[in-house]
Amino acid sequence: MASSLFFTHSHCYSSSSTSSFVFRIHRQLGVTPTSLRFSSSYVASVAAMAMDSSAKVIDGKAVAKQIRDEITAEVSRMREATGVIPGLAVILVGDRKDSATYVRNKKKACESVGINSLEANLPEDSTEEEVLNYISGYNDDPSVHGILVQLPLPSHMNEQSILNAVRIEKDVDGFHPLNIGRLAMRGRDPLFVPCTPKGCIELLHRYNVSVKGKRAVVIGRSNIVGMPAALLLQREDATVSIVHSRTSNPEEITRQADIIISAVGKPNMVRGSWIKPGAVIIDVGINPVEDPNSSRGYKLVGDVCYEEAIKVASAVTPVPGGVGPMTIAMLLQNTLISAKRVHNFE
Ligand SMILES: Nc1nc(=O)c2c([nH]1)NC[C@@H]1CN(c3ccc(C(=O)N[C@@H](CCC(=O)O)C(=O)O)cc3)C=[N+]21
Repeated sequence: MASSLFFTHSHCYSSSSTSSFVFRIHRQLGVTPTSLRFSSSYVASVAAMAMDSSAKVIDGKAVAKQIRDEITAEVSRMREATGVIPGLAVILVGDRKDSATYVRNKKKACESVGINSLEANLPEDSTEEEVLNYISGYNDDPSVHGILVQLPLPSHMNEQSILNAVRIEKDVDGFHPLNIGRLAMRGRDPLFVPCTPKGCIELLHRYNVSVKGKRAVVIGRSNIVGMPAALLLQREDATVSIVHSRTSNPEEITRQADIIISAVGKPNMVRGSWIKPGAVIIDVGINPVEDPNSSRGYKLVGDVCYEEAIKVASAVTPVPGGVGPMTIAMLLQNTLISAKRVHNFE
């Protein structure tokens, strides 16, 4: 296998991987690229076509939509039977632009499935005590079934004491140490599984990727993605290695994996040469990189060099449109699970 080929012909650092992927598909379909318009829905529909013909693109956006539809039906079934509407409270501290966007998207997603959303916007210079007050208010509010404290918090706050304050029965992020601890223990079950890792596994399931007995490599060991993703894969009977910033020869270890979950936050770090032919790749990274051709001045890329990966792997999640939408779908699912559990509704 001529791995050097992938370096020589890499476009990872120059052009939009999604657009040139679209060009490639259009060549296969015999359509002239000059007629293309790159609206996001357009790219998504072409990606869906590619899924049928080559089974290479794992379409997280489409799967998330399907899951939202399932949740919508369940929410209305529950409301009709019990009168209860699931509720999610989101606490946002400070005015980071990216956080504000994520919170807005979560709110929209709630509306789209009929979940009530409450929002607390606190100023950047709030005290930890003020945040804790909001948490205890939501802890005691029976109309709230899930509480999410948007991360990262301002640096003067102690993330640990704030996350510990969320009642585990409402910890829809799954970040409470008791939930993580139970996730790590055989024979125990957490009340909630963290949304992003749960979304990764859900994608594997919905694309019929078998995990049992497979070699999986998780790149990154964060509390919110890498570590719980590794625990989940292990619960699914994979043999798991975690590659991190101090790993010597990460490339060699990653190349042994049948399944790769990358959650590092470094654009295009995982190159074609890191990937075993036929591997399945779940790319959690959402990294802004400069892009003069985009109206906002940047574009989003994953941790994985998509153009190289798509040639070697059997399936890859794109960025955007891969894990991101699944994270939000799993948050809605956790909120529904929580409401069903307190009200004993099956
Ligand atoms: N307590 C907490 N829980 C979280 O779950 C949490 C958090 N804090 N802090 C920030 C991260 C990030 N996150 C994302 C969710 C969806 C997309 C998403 O839908 N992305 C779209 C693209 C969005 C765009 O185009 O800007 C996609 O990948 O297709 C991205 C990122 C949740 N997070």
